[in-house]
Amino acid sequence: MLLRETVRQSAGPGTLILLLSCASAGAGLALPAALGRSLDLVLAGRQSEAGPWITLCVVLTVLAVLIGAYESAVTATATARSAAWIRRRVLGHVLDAGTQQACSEGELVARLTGNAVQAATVPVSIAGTLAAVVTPVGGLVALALTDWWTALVVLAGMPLFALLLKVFVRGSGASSAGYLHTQGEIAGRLLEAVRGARTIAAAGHPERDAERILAPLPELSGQGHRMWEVLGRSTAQAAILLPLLQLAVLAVAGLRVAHGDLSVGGLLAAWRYAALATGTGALVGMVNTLTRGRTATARLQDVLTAPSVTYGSSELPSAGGELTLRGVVHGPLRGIDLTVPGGAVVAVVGRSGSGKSALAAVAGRLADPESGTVALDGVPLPSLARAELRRAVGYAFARPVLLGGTVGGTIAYGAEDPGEAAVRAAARAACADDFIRTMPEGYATPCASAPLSGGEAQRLGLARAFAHPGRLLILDDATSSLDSATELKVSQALLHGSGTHLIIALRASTAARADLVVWLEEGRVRAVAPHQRLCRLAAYRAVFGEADASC
Ligand SMILES: Nc1ncnc2c1ncn2[C@@H]1O[C@H](COP(=O)(O)OP(=O)(O)OP(=O)(O)O)[C@@H](O)[C@H]1O
Repeated sequence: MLLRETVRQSAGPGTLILLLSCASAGAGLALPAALGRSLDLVLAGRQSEAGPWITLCVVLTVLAVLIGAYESAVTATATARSAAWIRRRVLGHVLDAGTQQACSEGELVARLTGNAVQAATVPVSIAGTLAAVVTPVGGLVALALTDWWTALVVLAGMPLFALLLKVFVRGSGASSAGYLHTQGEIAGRLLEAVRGARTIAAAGHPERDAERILAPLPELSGQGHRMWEVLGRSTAQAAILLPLLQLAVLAVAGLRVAHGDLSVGGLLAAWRYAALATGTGALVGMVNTLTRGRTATARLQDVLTAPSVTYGSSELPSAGGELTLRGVVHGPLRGIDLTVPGGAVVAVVGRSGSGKSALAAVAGRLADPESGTVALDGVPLPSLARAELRRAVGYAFARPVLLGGTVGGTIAYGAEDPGEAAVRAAARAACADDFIRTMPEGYATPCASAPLSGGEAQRLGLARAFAHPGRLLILDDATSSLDSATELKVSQALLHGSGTHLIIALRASTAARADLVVWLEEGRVRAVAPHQRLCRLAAYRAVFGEADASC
């Protein structure tokens, strides 16, 4: 459980905060007694004896201020560290889970940013809540020691206060959960809109999209108002109940003074202790923070429910590249049996939606099939060690994401750094070297200042795959944005490369250059044969459309 882990990892600072809060509460509790004693001595004309007590009052006040300041610093540091720890923990899981996440990307961003900060307050607010109980309880005990009749008055009002607190916790929990949920929904819509900015601009109605993104805003506002209502109502109720209790204590203490059972200093102390015993504002504040922190933690816990990918420790035999799929069912794939011979260039073709990308994903373990097995050189992919798997299988995609900081870093991005010479050779093979060298800083150009065309980005993605040669290279529609001449050059470089190539092909020309073609239809393998042989079939030619003349 994330809640328990968070509290455990912050146990040190939490304990320190608890001790500091208790010390501060102790100083606050000692002050009324010292004040009462000073007053009694002054009223009795024993000024010299009153001196040390007055000094004690000053020391206690200064101590409480210093401890409070130190506690604030420790609290801020502990919360920041806790937030960093939570983010690392949840982000680690998100990256381990890969493509199967528990919520949308926008929700993930909202949870890892705002929710993580709120969840990070849990350890310090637990310490704070415990400490916030110390002052009222201590005040009550001190009140009983000063005059137990006055303590009885406070005790009589406590059940009502406990009821107020219970109602507050329930209301605050429900409204903050609703608030965070709606906030996540808006974040999701916003992220989607940022990604689709070009489509929105082309559609020409940004106002309508702004309205759509902000549509949950009234709901968010409603939840926010409900949160403030709950807090306001509880504060107002406490503001009526608690001063009434203090007044009642003062009245009883006054009667006790009149009967000679309590000194004037005792009355002053009883009044101050009644204020401390009923001073539960800090407690309500802490309970509020704790409730919101727990709600945020529950949302992060949800993220952790996405199953993370586990790896074995097996290694591959020394050579090969044979890929086998047996009875693979995954999304659109409905029982794929396929053997891709080691060293072969195999094109996967099929109509849109036939399951080509799904096949590419399970072939290199970007996803685990719902059933069936995928093995490389006879070793099931899940039993391979992570490093072994990623060394053996390379990928290039239709829309590569440029990670790695610079253009050169993007090509080098992978489990192992291939070195500068290999990066440049890979860029040449992917027909990327020429346009990279025209950039202001060449290979050192930051990706953020290198606006790339779709084809240029694809060539960087291909170069990245070439720079990390393994025994299986999977190209998922990775050349679709290249012009035919560039695609031909890249294909020739591919043919000269070693290992098995699984190429999702949309063009007949790509299929024609492959040793074998796997023809998918509605999630099943319809045929496995060389392109020229399949070209005799009208249904196969129809996959590429009449205009494609490579058949
Ligand atoms: N794991 C999955 N679970 C459920 N559905 C899936 C899964 N993976 C893909 N699909 C769905 O299966 C269909 C085919 O997906 P896929 O991307 O594999 O087709 P494709 O042949 O590559 O299509 P295209 O050529 O248009 O890219 C799509 O509707 C997709 O949403």
